[in-house]
Amino acid sequence: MKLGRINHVGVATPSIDQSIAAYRDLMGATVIGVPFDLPAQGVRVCFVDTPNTQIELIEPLGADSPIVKFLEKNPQGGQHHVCFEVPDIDAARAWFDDKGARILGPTRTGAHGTPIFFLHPKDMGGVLTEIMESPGDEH
Ligand SMILES: CC[C@@H](C(=O)O)C(=O)SCCNC(=O)CCNC(=O)[C@H](O)C(C)(C)COP(=O)(O)OP(=O)(O)OC[C@H]1O[C@@H](n2cnc3c(N)ncnc32)[C@H](O)[C@@H]1OP(=O)(O)O
Ligand SMILES: [Co+2]
Repeated sequence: MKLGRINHVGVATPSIDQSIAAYRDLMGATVIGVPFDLPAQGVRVCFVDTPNTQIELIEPLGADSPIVKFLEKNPQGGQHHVCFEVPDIDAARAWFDDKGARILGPTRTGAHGTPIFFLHPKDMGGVLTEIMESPGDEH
């Protein structure tokens, strides 16, 4: 498997609007997307661009959201996951499977429109890790 660049850092928040204000007014971010709902993933999302990566703000969408428990433990929100790009999602999945890493659920379509899956934080030193096929044809 070829590990690629960090695509984004996922940050869970109880209020995407408040987080947008903080990234804009405190951090000086100038390129901030428009929030949108991703019902299939149970989150509302907004991307904040930085020169070398993105912050992915995620707010729970519904009681079944996968970030509800995280926010119960971290009511202010916090760093939730790190996402690495790979050239070929199926090859990456086979690689992690072969290594015995716990893959959380099926491969699905992520916020960038490419396939993603997650690795259990307990198999990655406590970091919930998202693996995402690179946008564009980089196979
Ligand atoms: C925007 C769409 C998409 C994209 O395109 O980028 C996304 O990023 S969606 C992001 C949200 N989706 C997900 O997180 C899906 C994968 N997550 C899961 O399957 C679960 O959330 C989980 C990671 C298995 C956690 O399960 P959960 O039921 O929520 O909590 P538990 O209390 O059972 O957690 C077990 C264990 O793991 C620790 N934990 C939980 N979340 C994290 C985290 N984000 N980072 C590090 N550690 C985490 C939790 O503390 C528990 O540990 P112990 O207390 O020691 O047992
Ligand atoms: Co993500």
